[in-house]
Amino acid sequence: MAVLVFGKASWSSTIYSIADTFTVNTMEKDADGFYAPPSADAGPSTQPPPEEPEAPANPEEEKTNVSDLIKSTFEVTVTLADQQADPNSPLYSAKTFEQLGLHQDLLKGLYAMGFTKPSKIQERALPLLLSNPPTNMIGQSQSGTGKTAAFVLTMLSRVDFSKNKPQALCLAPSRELARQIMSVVAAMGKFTSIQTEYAIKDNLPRSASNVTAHIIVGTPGTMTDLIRRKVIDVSEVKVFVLDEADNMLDQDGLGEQTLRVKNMLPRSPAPQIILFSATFPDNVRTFANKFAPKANKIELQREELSVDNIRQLYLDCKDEEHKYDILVLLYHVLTIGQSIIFCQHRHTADRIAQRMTAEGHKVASLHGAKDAQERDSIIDRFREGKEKVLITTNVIARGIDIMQVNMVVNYDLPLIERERPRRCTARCRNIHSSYWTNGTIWSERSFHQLRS
Ligand SMILES: Nc1ncnc2c1ncn2[C@@H]1O[C@H](COP(=O)(O)OP(=O)(O)OP(=O)(O)O)[C@@H](O)[C@H]1O
Repeated sequence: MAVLVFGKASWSSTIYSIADTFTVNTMEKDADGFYAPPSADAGPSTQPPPEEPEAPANPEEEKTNVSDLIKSTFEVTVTLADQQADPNSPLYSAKTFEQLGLHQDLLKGLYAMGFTKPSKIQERALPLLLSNPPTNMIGQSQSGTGKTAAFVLTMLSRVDFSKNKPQALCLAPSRELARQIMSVVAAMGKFTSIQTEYAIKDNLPRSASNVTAHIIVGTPGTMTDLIRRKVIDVSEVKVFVLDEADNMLDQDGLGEQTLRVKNMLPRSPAPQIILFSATFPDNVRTFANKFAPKANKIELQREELSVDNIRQLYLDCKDEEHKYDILVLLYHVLTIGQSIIFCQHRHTADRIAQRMTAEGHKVASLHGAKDAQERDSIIDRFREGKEKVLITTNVIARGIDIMQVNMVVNYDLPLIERERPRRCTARCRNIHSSYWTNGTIWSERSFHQLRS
């Protein structure tokens, strides 16, 4: 078994000294900007855990000094579905929010959020997203580059505030991400009369009959249910957004439910479909092209992880018990602000939480078997810093953005390789202190996965 730790140089010596106690293997950077083990032989595989894993979730990064926005040096590639390919057209790119012709109230919201100019992806995406007639969009750029802000601004811009009917729907893979997106809608729309509603489990009473909110953010199962029961009238829906779109369209995951929602939306005029994700694997890309036909395609080239700040290490573990001991040892020897420990299975998350709590650590576990209110309260308490350690499964592996997290431990490696770096980087991008740690703990089976 192996334990992998990522850490900022300032404390990496600490990790190395922990490592001296066990067996530490430093790693070299691989083609994707991650550290990979130096030697080819990693030993025999261990058996995968026996129970079903939680839903899969997903990588990347670098950060600016002021905002959490990831600084991009690469160019944006745009494949245009129409005549907007002309660089002389005002639709080509927008260097300022004013150039986009946004309503004053939205500009006020943006400024209040501290946004002074569009990010790289926003520069090219927003003119296309806001142009008329509306055109579908398939956008890909790494985590933290401003995709959420781009689609939220589009939803807000397209709402007719004189109509109290749903006009924009947004789907996300988890209630936690839906709530996070809604917080952006609320902040950006603060100076407008926007009304919003969630389509997440247990949010609306069963007796609710007619949602009049303009923007509805939710998860696909609940959204389907509410539309079917006509609680949500979709006749005026003009924008349909999928965040973490690869996850939302994956046929082995949420794809079927997402398609159900789309099939209930008006055919004519069809809503503008906006798909954003940090990754689009080939199998999903084909479906995405069908799902959002004739879309403008926009891609911010993938950059390497900000390896200057991240040291990745792993520690060999003899067995599960040893792995747990090392985990606990990390908390004894490191000063950690907040951290997230990712496990593949709910029972592992609960078991570690129980053990760590019994040993005096302040931890909480969050996974899909908890009820809705409990999940909300756990993530809220963690965001507020009331809990220091969140032990979780893939339910929050995507898109969740928590400022104070400075260590991510992958206790088990995600089954889907592309998910691993997302876990490590998306969550840690907001660290403003000089102390930045990511940690991963996994088995030798995972070690082989990491190297491949
Ligand atoms: N134009 C901007 N100026 C300053 N900050 C921005 C701008 N756009 C977005 N941000 C901030 O940058 C951070 C990342 O933005 P956002 O969450 O939209 O990225 P993302 O690409 O959607 O990430 P993920 O893929 O993880 O969801 C957020 O804290 C957001 O408030």
